[in-house]
Amino acid sequence: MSAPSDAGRPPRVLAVTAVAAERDAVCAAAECGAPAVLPGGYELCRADGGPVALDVLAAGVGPAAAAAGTATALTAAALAGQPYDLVVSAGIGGGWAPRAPLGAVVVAEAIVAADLGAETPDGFVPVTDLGFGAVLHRPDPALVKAVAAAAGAVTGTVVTVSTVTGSAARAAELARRHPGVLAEAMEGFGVAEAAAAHGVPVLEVRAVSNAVGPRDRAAWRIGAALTALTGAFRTLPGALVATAGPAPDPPPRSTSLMRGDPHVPEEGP
Ligand SMILES: O=C(O)c1cccc(C(=O)CC[C@H]2O[C@@H](n3cnc4c(=O)[nH]cnc43)[C@H](O)[C@@H]2O)c1
Repeated sequence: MSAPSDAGRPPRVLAVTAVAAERDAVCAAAECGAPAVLPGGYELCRADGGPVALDVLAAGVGPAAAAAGTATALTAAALAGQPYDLVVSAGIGGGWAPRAPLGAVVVAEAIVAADLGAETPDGFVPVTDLGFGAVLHRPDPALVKAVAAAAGAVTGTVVTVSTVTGSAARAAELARRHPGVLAEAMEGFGVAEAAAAHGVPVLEVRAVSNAVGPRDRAAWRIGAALTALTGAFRTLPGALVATAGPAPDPPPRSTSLMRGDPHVPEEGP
């Protein structure tokens, strides 16, 4: 994340969660005031008293709801002349043990749409191999490193799925297709697509509530994961302020490496 172009003001950060419990866990790290209501009825919790001005939105479960909510908040901010400097997809997620055990915090090096494509007799084909769309966003590595170091988090690929993995076979298949995958959730890619459309940098921060694999809801440790999420967001402002550099020229909208570029390398360490 570069320094805001109107120097002197705190960076504006939008955190997007799926559900209210995740939003409240993020807000617990800051001092959120009364929510603002955006077009569409989205409620935006605001904490603008610290070194970072943090807005938090619970946009709903899944990549489509996440993209719709994120795009609404980004558009409203731009129209108000107060654009965001960073968007963070935040929440709980499934983790691949042993690298991402219960309670661990994961910061995404790669945000990958793992089930956006076509099933063929030869297996799954990503939508980019069909000649359109995007399946990968890579957050700024320096920012990932700084935020992860501050939070005591591990870094690696986080996949976005529309169907929660519920079997060992599916978990193994995703790990085969995405070497180095650490976590699975349902919103990161939708948030990243909206952020990219607005030319705003993106991060994904997940606290592990359950192991990816055979469905066992009783084994989910949601409370511990939400506490870990709060802890990660307590350290976020310091990491962001330390990494903010001079504002670059705004990127042209059409130069995203991700959009339909067949030469985008596979994600992975
Ligand atoms: O029941 C509750 O109290 C509760 C509190 C906070 C969050 C939840 C959710 O169910 C959040 C759903 C959200 O979590 C992500 N998630 C978590 N584990 C996985 C997974 O193994 N695979 C995919 N997604 C996962 C996901 O992003 C959902 O939107 C409940």
